[in-house]
Amino acid sequence: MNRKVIEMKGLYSALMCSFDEQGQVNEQGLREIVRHNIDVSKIDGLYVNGSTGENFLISTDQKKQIFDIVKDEVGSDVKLIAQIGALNIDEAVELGQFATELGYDAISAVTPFYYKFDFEEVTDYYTTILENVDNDLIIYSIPALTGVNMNLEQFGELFEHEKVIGVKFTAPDFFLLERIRHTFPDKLIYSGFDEMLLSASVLNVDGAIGSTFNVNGQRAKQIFELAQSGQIDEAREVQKVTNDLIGEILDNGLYQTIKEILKHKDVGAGTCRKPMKSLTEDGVIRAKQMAEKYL
Ligand SMILES: CC(=O)N[C@@H]([C@@H](O)[C@H](O)[C@H](O)CO)[C@@H](O)CC(=O)C(=O)O
Repeated sequence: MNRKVIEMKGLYSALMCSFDEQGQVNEQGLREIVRHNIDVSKIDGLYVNGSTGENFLISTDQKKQIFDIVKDEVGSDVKLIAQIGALNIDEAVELGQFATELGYDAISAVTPFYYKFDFEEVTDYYTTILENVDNDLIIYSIPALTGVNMNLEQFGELFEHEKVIGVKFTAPDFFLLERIRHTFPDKLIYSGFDEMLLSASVLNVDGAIGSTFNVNGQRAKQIFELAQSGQIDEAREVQKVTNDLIGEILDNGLYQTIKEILKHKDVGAGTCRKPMKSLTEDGVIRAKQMAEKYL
């Protein structure tokens, strides 16, 4: 097995970013979120500029600024994956080169979305990135948000490229997940839905990437490790508490509530970028209650 694949296993927070009221990156706040993830959530790595980082709402310069600040804060404390996928292929390549020069351990790219691209076009997108960026790549598959559903054979075609080392699999399709695991034992598979972490861990994924790990990383790690050592009853208990928390977070507003919980922990998580709305006063109170009850 590729050395990189072995080194990159583990739990990654899909990193939140702190923005001020004007929508600018709040550098101090971002550094605090990074430190909280490493020092308190105890995660193994960070997935930077993914959905949770509000990547699709910010400019190319802001994406670079975030890659820069995060690498500077992390050094080599944990692994770093740079999500560089974009509808503008030139931007994807530019960001991939930028993050690679900064020393990111791997890049990841969401499947191209909005226009209904066929698989030939999806393949061409990844090939262009791979030909122009000197780094390993993790496919980011999230069909519910992109509309791109790939089957086992199509994953296999993408995996044929040596630099495609794995996939971030964010779908509730456990049949396909099991088939991918079984067929490609040497590729990295990260589970993407935090509420399904135990089920994915039982299928022997190599790790997970999640938004709620920014605040609930220790429990996520417990679930993953308990499942790996076959302690399923114990893991189920931790997943139950985790899902109580995730259910409340989803009801209240996903990213806004995670930020509010972080703020309750004295982390300068800031606000979300427009058009995401802010929490109501009631929502803020509920987030505080979650922090006190669960964390
Ligand atoms: C759409 C989304 O936010 N998905 C999350 C999950 O962690 C998700 O928030 C969580 O399971 C709650 O449903 C991750 O898969 C996303 C992620 O890793 C990313 O930020 O790119």
